[in-house]
Amino acid sequence: MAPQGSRAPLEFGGPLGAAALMLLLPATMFHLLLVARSGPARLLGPPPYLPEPEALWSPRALLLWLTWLGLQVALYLLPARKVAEGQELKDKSRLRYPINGFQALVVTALLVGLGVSAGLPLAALPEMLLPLAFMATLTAFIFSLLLYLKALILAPASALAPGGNSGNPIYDFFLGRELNPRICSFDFKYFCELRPGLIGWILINLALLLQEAELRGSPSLAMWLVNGFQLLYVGDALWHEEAVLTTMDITHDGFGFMLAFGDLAWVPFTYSLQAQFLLYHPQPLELPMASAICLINAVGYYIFRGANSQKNSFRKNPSDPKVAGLETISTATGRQLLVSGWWGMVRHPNYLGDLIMALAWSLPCGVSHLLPYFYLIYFTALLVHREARDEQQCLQKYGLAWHEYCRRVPYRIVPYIY
Ligand SMILES: NC(=O)C1=CN([C@@H]2O[C@H](COP(=O)(O)OP(=O)(O)OC[C@H]3O[C@@H](n4cnc5c(N)ncnc54)[C@H](OP(=O)(O)O)[C@@H]3O)[C@@H](O)[C@H]2O)C=CC1
Ligand SMILES: CC(C)CCC[C@@H](C)[C@H]1CC=C2C3=C(CC[C@@]21C)[C@@]1(C)CC[C@H](O)C[C@@H]1CC3
Repeated sequence: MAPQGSRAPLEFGGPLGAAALMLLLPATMFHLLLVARSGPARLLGPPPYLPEPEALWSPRALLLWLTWLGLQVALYLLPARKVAEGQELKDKSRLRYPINGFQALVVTALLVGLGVSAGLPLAALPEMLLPLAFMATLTAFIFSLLLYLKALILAPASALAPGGNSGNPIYDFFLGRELNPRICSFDFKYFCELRPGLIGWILINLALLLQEAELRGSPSLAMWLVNGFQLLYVGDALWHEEAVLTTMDITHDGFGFMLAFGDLAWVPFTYSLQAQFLLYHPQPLELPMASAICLINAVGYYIFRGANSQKNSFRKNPSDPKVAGLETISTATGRQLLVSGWWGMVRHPNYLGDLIMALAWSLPCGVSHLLPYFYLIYFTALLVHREARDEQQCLQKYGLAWHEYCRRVPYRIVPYIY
Protein backbone atom coordinates (compact mmCIF):
# COMPACT_ATOMS: atom_id res chain seq x y z
CA MET A 1 0.00 0.00 0.00
CA ALA A 2 1.25 3.51 -0.78
CA PRO A 3 2.24 5.65 2.20
CA GLN A 4 -0.17 8.39 3.27
CA GLY A 5 0.38 11.97 2.15
CA SER A 6 0.31 14.89 4.58
CA ARG A 7 -3.07 15.22 6.36
CA ALA A 8 -5.19 18.31 5.63
CA PRO A 9 -8.26 19.53 7.57
CA LEU A 10 -11.49 17.88 6.41
CA GLU A 11 -13.74 19.88 4.06
CA PHE A 12 -17.32 19.43 2.78
CA GLY A 13 -18.53 18.35 6.24
CA GLY A 14 -16.10 15.40 6.48
CA PRO A 15 -17.15 11.81 5.67
CA LEU A 16 -20.79 12.44 6.57
CA GLY A 17 -20.98 15.51 4.31
CA ALA A 18 -19.24 13.60 1.51
CA ALA A 19 -21.67 10.67 1.82
CA ALA A 20 -24.66 13.04 1.83
CA LEU A 21 -23.36 14.90 -1.25
CA MET A 22 -22.82 11.63 -3.13
CA LEU A 23 -26.51 10.87 -2.72
CA LEU A 24 -27.84 14.41 -2.93
CA LEU A 25 -26.03 15.53 -6.11
CA PRO A 26 -27.24 12.70 -8.40
CA ALA A 27 -30.72 12.90 -6.83
CA THR A 28 -30.85 16.65 -7.52
CA MET A 29 -29.70 16.16 -11.10
CA PHE A 30 -32.44 13.56 -11.80
CA HIS A 31 -35.01 15.71 -10.01
CA LEU A 32 -34.14 18.67 -12.27
CA LEU A 33 -34.29 16.51 -15.42
CA LEU A 34 -37.75 15.22 -14.48
CA VAL A 35 -39.13 18.53 -13.30
CA ALA A 36 -37.92 20.52 -16.35
CA ARG A 37 -40.21 18.52 -18.63
CA SER A 38 -43.21 18.49 -16.29
CA GLY A 39 -46.06 20.99 -16.70
CA PRO A 40 -45.77 22.82 -13.35
CA ALA A 41 -41.93 22.74 -13.46
CA ARG A 42 -41.74 23.20 -9.69
CA LEU A 43 -38.17 23.33 -8.39
CA LEU A 44 -39.29 22.68 -4.83
CA GLY A 45 -41.59 19.78 -4.14
CA PRO A 46 -41.65 16.15 -5.23
CA PRO A 47 -40.74 15.11 -8.79
CA PRO A 48 -43.76 14.54 -11.08
CA TYR A 49 -43.06 10.75 -11.17
CA LEU A 50 -40.27 8.31 -10.42
CA PRO A 51 -38.79 6.77 -13.57
CA GLU A 52 -39.04 3.03 -14.18
CA PRO A 53 -35.68 1.20 -14.49
CA GLU A 54 -36.30 0.88 -18.27
CA ALA A 55 -36.38 4.67 -18.55
CA LEU A 56 -32.85 4.82 -17.11
CA TRP A 57 -31.16 1.83 -18.66
CA SER A 58 -30.99 1.83 -22.45
CA PRO A 59 -28.40 0.05 -24.62
CA ARG A 60 -28.80 2.87 -27.19
CA ALA A 61 -27.90 5.47 -24.59
CA LEU A 62 -24.95 3.35 -23.43
CA LEU A 63 -23.66 3.08 -27.00
CA LEU A 64 -24.13 6.80 -27.59
CA TRP A 65 -22.39 7.70 -24.33
CA LEU A 66 -19.40 5.43 -25.03
CA THR A 67 -19.14 6.77 -28.60
CA TRP A 68 -19.12 10.32 -27.22
CA LEU A 69 -16.38 9.54 -24.68
CA GLY A 70 -14.39 7.68 -27.37
CA LEU A 71 -14.66 10.62 -29.76
CA GLN A 72 -13.47 13.10 -27.13
CA VAL A 73 -10.56 10.81 -26.13
CA ALA A 74 -9.56 10.57 -29.82
CA LEU A 75 -9.71 14.37 -30.20
CA TYR A 76 -7.62 14.82 -27.03
CA LEU A 77 -4.96 12.54 -28.53
CA LEU A 78 -4.74 14.51 -31.79
CA PRO A 79 -1.59 16.64 -32.21
CA ALA A 80 -1.89 19.88 -30.22
CA ARG A 81 -0.93 23.42 -31.32
CA LYS A 82 0.87 23.77 -28.00
CA VAL A 83 1.93 21.60 -25.06
CA ALA A 84 1.85 23.52 -21.76
CA GLU A 85 3.59 22.77 -18.48
CA GLY A 86 1.54 22.59 -15.29
CA GLN A 87 2.44 24.01 -11.86
CA GLU A 88 5.44 22.56 -10.04
CA LEU A 89 4.56 19.35 -8.15
CA LYS A 90 5.76 18.12 -4.72
CA ASP A 91 8.64 16.24 -6.36
CA LYS A 92 9.64 19.45 -8.26
CA SER A 93 8.57 17.97 -11.62
CA ARG A 94 6.01 19.54 -13.98
CA LEU A 95 3.45 17.63 -16.04
CA ARG A 96 2.80 18.44 -19.69
CA TYR A 97 -0.70 19.05 -21.09
CA PRO A 98 -1.92 19.26 -24.71
CA ILE A 99 -3.66 22.55 -25.52
CA ASN A 100 -6.15 21.36 -28.12
CA GLY A 101 -9.54 21.79 -26.41
CA PHE A 102 -10.76 24.48 -28.79
CA GLN A 103 -9.69 22.28 -31.69
CA ALA A 104 -11.77 19.45 -30.14
CA LEU A 105 -14.80 21.79 -30.01
CA VAL A 106 -14.39 22.82 -33.66
CA VAL A 107 -13.87 19.25 -34.92
CA THR A 108 -16.86 18.06 -32.86
CA ALA A 109 -18.97 20.87 -34.39
CA LEU A 110 -17.86 19.87 -37.91
CA LEU A 111 -18.61 16.19 -37.28
CA VAL A 112 -22.02 16.96 -35.77
CA GLY A 113 -22.78 19.32 -38.68
CA LEU A 114 -21.86 16.62 -41.18
CA GLY A 115 -23.88 14.06 -39.23
CA VAL A 116 -26.98 16.25 -39.09
CA SER A 117 -26.82 17.02 -42.82
CA ALA A 118 -26.50 13.26 -43.44
CA GLY A 119 -29.68 12.63 -41.41
CA LEU A 120 -28.36 12.13 -37.85
CA PRO A 121 -31.47 12.70 -35.67
CA LEU A 122 -29.87 15.13 -33.18
CA ALA A 123 -33.29 16.51 -32.25
CA ALA A 124 -34.04 13.10 -30.70
CA LEU A 125 -31.31 13.62 -28.08
CA PRO A 126 -33.55 15.45 -25.55
CA GLU A 127 -35.67 12.28 -25.27
CA MET A 128 -32.56 10.39 -24.16
CA LEU A 129 -31.34 12.80 -21.47
CA LEU A 130 -32.54 10.62 -18.60
CA PRO A 131 -30.75 7.39 -19.64
CA LEU A 132 -27.69 9.38 -20.75
CA ALA A 133 -27.50 11.09 -17.35
CA PHE A 134 -27.77 7.65 -15.75
CA MET A 135 -24.86 6.35 -17.88
CA ALA A 136 -22.77 9.39 -16.97
CA THR A 137 -23.50 8.90 -13.24
CA LEU A 138 -22.67 5.19 -13.44
CA THR A 139 -19.45 6.02 -15.28
CA ALA A 140 -18.51 8.56 -12.60
CA PHE A 141 -19.06 5.99 -9.82
CA ILE A 142 -17.12 3.19 -11.55
CA PHE A 143 -14.39 5.54 -12.69
CA SER A 144 -13.86 7.08 -9.24
CA LEU A 145 -13.76 3.61 -7.69
CA LEU A 146 -11.05 2.54 -10.15
CA LEU A 147 -9.13 5.77 -9.50
CA TYR A 148 -9.43 5.26 -5.74
CA LEU A 149 -8.04 1.72 -6.03
CA LYS A 150 -5.30 2.83 -8.41
CA ALA A 151 -4.21 5.52 -5.92
CA LEU A 152 -4.33 3.04 -3.03
CA ILE A 153 -2.21 0.43 -4.77
CA LEU A 154 0.02 2.26 -7.22
CA ALA A 155 0.44 5.95 -6.43
CA PRO A 156 3.59 7.10 -4.58
CA ALA A 157 3.12 9.55 -1.67
CA SER A 158 4.35 12.42 -3.84
CA ALA A 159 1.43 11.86 -6.26
CA LEU A 160 -1.29 12.19 -3.60
CA ALA A 161 -3.58 15.23 -3.34
CA PRO A 162 -3.28 17.36 -0.18
CA GLY A 163 -6.99 16.92 0.64
CA GLY A 164 -8.13 13.42 -0.30
CA ASN A 165 -5.94 11.34 2.01
CA SER A 166 -7.70 11.38 5.35
CA GLY A 167 -7.70 7.60 5.64
CA ASN A 168 -11.53 7.59 5.63
CA PRO A 169 -12.55 5.67 2.48
CA ILE A 170 -15.83 7.55 1.91
CA TYR A 171 -14.23 10.96 2.21
CA ASP A 172 -11.20 10.01 0.11
CA PHE A 173 -13.38 8.38 -2.54
CA PHE A 174 -15.40 11.61 -2.77
CA LEU A 175 -12.48 14.05 -2.87
CA GLY A 176 -10.01 11.84 -4.76
CA ARG A 177 -6.71 10.50 -3.46
CA GLU A 178 -4.44 11.05 -6.44
CA LEU A 179 -3.79 14.58 -7.68
CA ASN A 180 -3.12 13.91 -11.36
CA PRO A 181 -4.05 10.32 -12.24
CA ARG A 182 -2.63 9.41 -15.63
CA ILE A 183 -2.01 6.49 -17.93
CA CYS A 184 1.13 7.38 -19.91
CA SER A 185 0.55 11.00 -20.90
CA PHE A 186 -3.28 10.77 -20.78
CA ASP A 187 -4.41 12.96 -17.87
CA PHE A 188 -7.88 11.88 -16.69
CA LYS A 189 -8.73 14.95 -14.62
CA TYR A 190 -7.62 17.51 -17.19
CA PHE A 191 -9.46 15.58 -19.92
CA CYS A 192 -12.71 15.36 -17.95
CA GLU A 193 -12.65 18.97 -16.68
CA LEU A 194 -12.93 20.52 -20.14
CA ARG A 195 -13.97 18.02 -22.81
CA PRO A 196 -16.84 15.49 -22.61
CA GLY A 197 -19.01 17.45 -20.15
CA LEU A 198 -18.42 20.99 -21.32
CA ILE A 199 -18.72 20.19 -25.04
CA GLY A 200 -21.58 17.78 -24.23
CA TRP A 201 -23.46 20.66 -22.55
CA ILE A 202 -23.29 22.66 -25.79
CA LEU A 203 -24.39 19.64 -27.84
CA ILE A 204 -27.42 19.10 -25.58
CA ASN A 205 -28.32 22.80 -25.88
CA LEU A 206 -28.10 22.55 -29.67
CA ALA A 207 -30.28 19.43 -29.72
CA LEU A 208 -32.89 21.24 -27.60
CA LEU A 209 -32.80 24.18 -30.03
CA LEU A 210 -33.28 21.83 -33.01
CA GLN A 211 -36.14 20.04 -31.28
CA GLU A 212 -37.81 23.36 -30.54
CA ALA A 213 -37.46 24.26 -34.23
CA GLU A 214 -39.12 20.93 -35.17
CA LEU A 215 -41.94 21.46 -32.68
CA ARG A 216 -42.69 25.14 -33.25
CA GLY A 217 -41.33 25.92 -36.71
CA SER A 218 -38.32 27.89 -35.45
CA PRO A 219 -36.29 28.27 -32.26
CA SER A 220 -37.49 30.99 -29.91
CA LEU A 221 -35.46 34.13 -29.23
CA ALA A 222 -35.02 32.98 -25.62
CA MET A 223 -33.57 29.65 -26.83
CA TRP A 224 -31.17 31.47 -29.18
CA LEU A 225 -29.94 33.68 -26.33
CA VAL A 226 -29.36 30.79 -23.92
CA ASN A 227 -27.54 28.80 -26.64
CA GLY A 228 -25.45 31.81 -27.70
CA PHE A 229 -24.43 32.85 -24.16
CA GLN A 230 -23.47 29.35 -23.08
CA LEU A 231 -21.59 28.66 -26.33
CA LEU A 232 -19.58 31.83 -25.70
CA TYR A 233 -18.79 30.62 -22.16
CA VAL A 234 -17.65 27.15 -23.26
CA GLY A 235 -15.77 28.48 -26.32
CA ASP A 236 -14.00 30.94 -24.03
CA ALA A 237 -13.05 28.20 -21.52
CA LEU A 238 -11.58 26.05 -24.30
CA TRP A 239 -9.84 28.97 -26.00
CA HIS A 240 -8.18 29.82 -22.66
CA GLU A 241 -7.70 26.16 -21.79
CA GLU A 242 -4.21 26.70 -20.39
CA ALA A 243 -5.68 28.82 -17.56
CA VAL A 244 -7.36 25.74 -16.10
CA LEU A 245 -3.91 24.42 -15.15
CA THR A 246 -3.72 26.94 -12.29
CA THR A 247 -7.22 26.29 -10.89
CA MET A 248 -7.55 24.54 -7.52
CA ASP A 249 -9.21 21.59 -9.25
CA ILE A 250 -5.98 20.81 -11.07
CA THR A 251 -3.38 22.00 -8.54
CA HIS A 252 -5.02 21.04 -5.23
CA ASP A 253 -8.01 18.68 -5.47
CA GLY A 254 -7.66 14.99 -6.15
CA PHE A 255 -9.66 13.31 -8.88
CA GLY A 256 -12.48 11.58 -7.08
CA PHE A 257 -16.25 11.31 -7.27
CA MET A 258 -16.82 15.04 -6.79
CA LEU A 259 -14.98 16.07 -9.93
CA ALA A 260 -15.74 12.93 -11.97
CA PHE A 261 -19.48 13.33 -11.37
CA GLY A 262 -19.27 17.14 -11.63
CA ASP A 263 -17.44 17.06 -14.95
CA LEU A 264 -19.18 14.11 -16.64
CA ALA A 265 -22.77 14.33 -15.38
CA TRP A 266 -23.52 17.51 -13.43
CA VAL A 267 -22.19 19.99 -16.01
CA PRO A 268 -23.91 18.67 -19.15
CA PHE A 269 -27.20 17.64 -17.59
CA THR A 270 -27.83 20.46 -15.11
CA TYR A 271 -26.05 23.37 -16.81
CA SER A 272 -28.35 22.82 -19.82
CA LEU A 273 -31.40 23.27 -17.55
CA GLN A 274 -32.48 26.64 -18.99
CA ALA A 275 -32.61 25.23 -22.54
CA GLN A 276 -34.47 22.13 -21.25
CA PHE A 277 -36.98 24.37 -19.49
CA LEU A 278 -37.52 26.50 -22.61
CA LEU A 279 -38.25 23.48 -24.80
CA TYR A 280 -41.17 22.47 -22.58
CA HIS A 281 -42.19 25.96 -21.38
CA PRO A 282 -41.83 28.46 -24.25
CA GLN A 283 -41.41 32.03 -23.03
CA PRO A 284 -42.24 35.18 -24.97
CA LEU A 285 -39.30 37.60 -25.16
CA GLU A 286 -39.48 41.04 -26.75
CA LEU A 287 -36.50 42.66 -28.44
CA PRO A 288 -35.95 45.44 -25.85
CA MET A 289 -35.83 42.88 -23.02
CA ALA A 290 -33.57 40.58 -25.09
CA SER A 291 -31.21 43.53 -25.71
CA ALA A 292 -31.08 44.33 -21.98
CA ILE A 293 -30.26 40.67 -21.22
CA CYS A 294 -27.50 40.70 -23.88
CA LEU A 295 -26.08 43.78 -22.21
CA ILE A 296 -26.07 42.05 -18.80
CA ASN A 297 -24.26 39.05 -20.30
CA ALA A 298 -21.76 41.34 -22.03
CA VAL A 299 -21.03 43.20 -18.75
CA GLY A 300 -20.58 39.86 -16.93
CA TYR A 301 -18.32 38.51 -19.65
CA TYR A 302 -16.28 41.74 -19.73
CA ILE A 303 -15.57 41.51 -15.97
CA PHE A 304 -15.01 37.73 -16.04
CA ARG A 305 -12.62 37.79 -19.00
CA GLY A 306 -10.90 41.03 -17.96
CA ALA A 307 -10.18 39.71 -14.45
CA ASN A 308 -9.07 36.25 -15.58
CA SER A 309 -6.84 37.60 -18.37
CA GLN A 310 -5.29 40.23 -16.07
CA LYS A 311 -4.32 37.60 -13.51
CA ASN A 312 -3.11 35.13 -16.14
CA SER A 313 -0.95 37.76 -17.88
CA PHE A 314 0.46 38.87 -14.52
CA ARG A 315 1.26 35.32 -13.40
CA LYS A 316 2.91 34.51 -16.76
CA ASN A 317 4.98 37.69 -16.94
CA PRO A 318 4.64 40.49 -14.35
CA SER A 319 6.55 42.87 -16.63
CA ASP A 320 4.04 42.44 -19.47
CA PRO A 321 3.13 46.07 -20.44
CA LYS A 322 -0.60 45.21 -20.00
CA VAL A 323 -0.09 44.64 -16.26
CA ALA A 324 3.28 46.20 -15.43
CA GLY A 325 1.67 49.44 -14.21
CA LEU A 326 -0.58 47.74 -11.65
CA GLU A 327 0.08 48.09 -7.93
CA THR A 328 1.22 44.91 -6.15
CA ILE A 329 2.19 43.56 -2.72
CA SER A 330 5.20 41.32 -2.29
CA THR A 331 4.89 38.00 -0.49
CA ALA A 332 7.48 35.83 1.27
CA THR A 333 7.19 33.26 -1.56
CA GLY A 334 8.66 35.72 -4.06
CA ARG A 335 5.29 35.92 -5.87
CA GLN A 336 3.30 39.15 -5.88
CA LEU A 337 -0.39 39.88 -5.43
CA LEU A 338 -2.23 42.45 -7.52
CA VAL A 339 -3.95 45.16 -5.45
CA SER A 340 -5.17 47.41 -8.22
CA GLY A 341 -7.02 46.84 -11.50
CA TRP A 342 -9.75 44.15 -11.32
CA TRP A 343 -8.07 42.43 -8.34
CA GLY A 344 -8.11 45.70 -6.40
CA MET A 345 -11.90 46.00 -6.73
CA VAL A 346 -12.80 42.75 -4.93
CA ARG A 347 -10.77 39.64 -4.12
CA HIS A 348 -12.61 37.51 -6.71
CA PRO A 349 -13.73 39.79 -9.57
CA ASN A 350 -13.85 36.79 -11.94
CA TYR A 351 -16.57 35.20 -9.75
CA LEU A 352 -18.57 38.43 -9.88
CA GLY A 353 -18.49 38.41 -13.70
CA ASP A 354 -19.41 34.71 -13.75
CA LEU A 355 -22.42 35.33 -11.48
CA ILE A 356 -23.66 38.23 -13.62
CA MET A 357 -23.51 35.92 -16.66
CA ALA A 358 -25.40 33.24 -14.70
CA LEU A 359 -28.19 35.78 -14.15
CA ALA A 360 -28.26 36.60 -17.88
CA TRP A 361 -28.64 32.89 -18.71
CA SER A 362 -31.77 32.60 -16.55
CA LEU A 363 -33.53 35.84 -17.46
CA PRO A 364 -34.60 34.68 -20.98
CA CYS A 365 -36.72 32.07 -19.18
CA GLY A 366 -38.91 34.79 -17.62
CA VAL A 367 -39.85 35.12 -13.98
CA SER A 368 -42.86 32.79 -13.80
CA HIS A 369 -40.77 29.83 -12.52
CA LEU A 370 -37.93 29.41 -10.05
CA LEU A 371 -36.54 26.35 -11.88
CA PRO A 372 -34.40 28.19 -14.52
CA TYR A 373 -32.79 30.14 -11.65
CA PHE A 374 -31.46 26.92 -10.12
CA TYR A 375 -28.07 27.46 -11.78
CA LEU A 376 -27.77 30.96 -10.35
CA ILE A 377 -28.66 29.74 -6.83
CA TYR A 378 -26.37 26.69 -6.95
CA PHE A 379 -23.55 28.68 -8.54
CA THR A 380 -23.72 31.40 -5.84
CA ALA A 381 -23.38 28.69 -3.19
CA LEU A 382 -20.54 26.98 -5.12
CA LEU A 383 -18.57 30.20 -5.59
CA VAL A 384 -19.06 31.41 -2.00
CA HIS A 385 -17.75 28.05 -0.76
CA ARG A 386 -14.97 27.97 -3.38
CA GLU A 387 -13.92 31.50 -2.47
CA ALA A 388 -13.61 30.48 1.19
CA ARG A 389 -11.51 27.43 0.23
CA ASP A 390 -9.28 29.57 -1.99
CA GLU A 391 -8.82 32.16 0.80
CA GLN A 392 -7.76 29.38 3.16
CA GLN A 393 -5.20 28.12 0.64
CA CYS A 394 -3.92 31.66 -0.07
CA LEU A 395 -3.59 32.34 3.67
CA GLN A 396 -1.44 29.22 3.98
CA LYS A 397 0.65 30.22 0.95
CA TYR A 398 1.06 33.93 1.62
CA GLY A 399 0.48 34.40 5.39
CA LEU A 400 0.86 38.05 6.42
CA ALA A 401 0.84 39.32 2.84
CA TRP A 402 -2.61 37.78 2.40
CA HIS A 403 -3.83 39.57 5.54
CA GLU A 404 -2.51 42.80 4.05
CA TYR A 405 -4.32 42.09 0.76
CA CYS A 406 -7.59 41.48 2.67
CA ARG A 407 -7.09 44.77 4.54
CA ARG A 408 -6.52 46.69 1.29
CA VAL A 409 -9.29 44.89 -0.64
CA PRO A 410 -11.93 44.14 2.00
CA TYR A 411 -14.74 42.72 -0.19
CA ARG A 412 -14.65 39.16 -1.48
CA ILE A 413 -16.97 39.03 -4.52
CA VAL A 414 -19.46 41.91 -4.61
CA PRO A 415 -18.16 45.44 -3.87
CA TYR A 416 -19.62 46.94 -0.66
CA ILE A 417 -21.89 43.91 -0.16
CA TYR A 418 -19.84 40.70 0.26
N1 LIG B 1 -19.03 27.53 -14.18
C1 LIG B 1 -18.55 26.87 -13.17
O1 LIG B 1 -19.13 25.88 -12.71
C2 LIG B 1 -17.28 27.30 -12.53
C3 LIG B 1 -16.58 28.36 -13.02
N2 LIG B 1 -15.42 28.77 -12.40
C4 LIG B 1 -14.70 29.90 -12.99
O2 LIG B 1 -13.40 29.45 -13.28
C5 LIG B 1 -12.47 30.53 -13.15
C6 LIG B 1 -11.28 30.09 -12.30
O3 LIG B 1 -11.69 30.08 -10.93
P1 LIG B 1 -10.88 29.43 -9.71
O4 LIG B 1 -10.17 28.24 -10.17
O5 LIG B 1 -11.82 29.27 -8.58
O6 LIG B 1 -9.81 30.46 -9.23
P2 LIG B 1 -9.24 31.89 -9.58
O7 LIG B 1 -9.02 32.04 -11.05
O8 LIG B 1 -10.05 32.93 -8.92
O9 LIG B 1 -7.82 31.80 -8.93
C7 LIG B 1 -7.56 31.94 -7.55
C8 LIG B 1 -6.06 32.08 -7.43
O10 LIG B 1 -5.64 33.33 -8.01
C9 LIG B 1 -4.48 33.79 -7.36
N3 LIG B 1 -4.79 35.11 -6.84
C10 LIG B 1 -5.76 35.46 -5.96
N4 LIG B 1 -5.75 36.78 -5.73
C11 LIG B 1 -4.76 37.29 -6.48
C12 LIG B 1 -4.25 38.60 -6.67
N5 LIG B 1 -4.75 39.65 -6.03
N6 LIG B 1 -3.21 38.78 -7.51
C13 LIG B 1 -2.69 37.71 -8.18
N7 LIG B 1 -3.13 36.45 -8.04
C14 LIG B 1 -4.15 36.24 -7.19
C15 LIG B 1 -4.19 32.80 -6.24
O11 LIG B 1 -3.32 31.79 -6.76
P3 LIG B 1 -1.73 32.02 -7.00
O12 LIG B 1 -1.31 33.16 -6.15
O13 LIG B 1 -1.12 30.72 -6.60
O14 LIG B 1 -1.58 32.31 -8.46
C16 LIG B 1 -5.54 32.14 -6.02
O15 LIG B 1 -5.41 30.86 -5.47
C17 LIG B 1 -13.24 31.70 -12.55
O16 LIG B 1 -13.54 32.63 -13.55
C18 LIG B 1 -14.51 31.07 -12.03
O17 LIG B 1 -15.57 31.99 -12.06
C19 LIG B 1 -14.96 28.14 -11.29
C20 LIG B 1 -15.63 27.07 -10.77
C21 LIG B 1 -16.85 26.55 -11.34
C1 LIG C 1 -20.87 18.53 -8.42
C2 LIG C 1 -20.33 19.46 -7.43
C3 LIG C 1 -21.37 20.38 -6.93
C4 LIG C 1 -19.13 20.22 -7.81
C5 LIG C 1 -18.76 20.12 -9.23
C6 LIG C 1 -17.88 21.21 -9.62
C7 LIG C 1 -17.57 21.22 -11.09
C8 LIG C 1 -18.85 21.16 -11.89
C9 LIG C 1 -16.79 22.49 -11.38
C10 LIG C 1 -15.49 22.55 -10.57
C11 LIG C 1 -14.67 23.52 -11.29
C12 LIG C 1 -15.15 23.68 -12.54
C13 LIG C 1 -14.69 24.58 -13.52
C14 LIG C 1 -15.39 24.78 -14.69
C15 LIG C 1 -16.64 24.00 -14.96
C16 LIG C 1 -17.28 23.45 -13.71
C17 LIG C 1 -16.29 22.75 -12.82
C18 LIG C 1 -15.79 21.48 -13.47
C19 LIG C 1 -14.87 25.68 -15.80
C20 LIG C 1 -14.24 24.77 -16.82
C21 LIG C 1 -16.02 26.48 -16.44
C22 LIG C 1 -15.51 27.47 -17.49
C23 LIG C 1 -14.51 28.42 -16.87
O1 LIG C 1 -14.03 29.30 -17.86
C24 LIG C 1 -13.34 27.64 -16.29
C25 LIG C 1 -13.90 26.71 -15.21
C26 LIG C 1 -12.81 26.02 -14.41
C27 LIG C 1 -13.43 25.35 -13.21
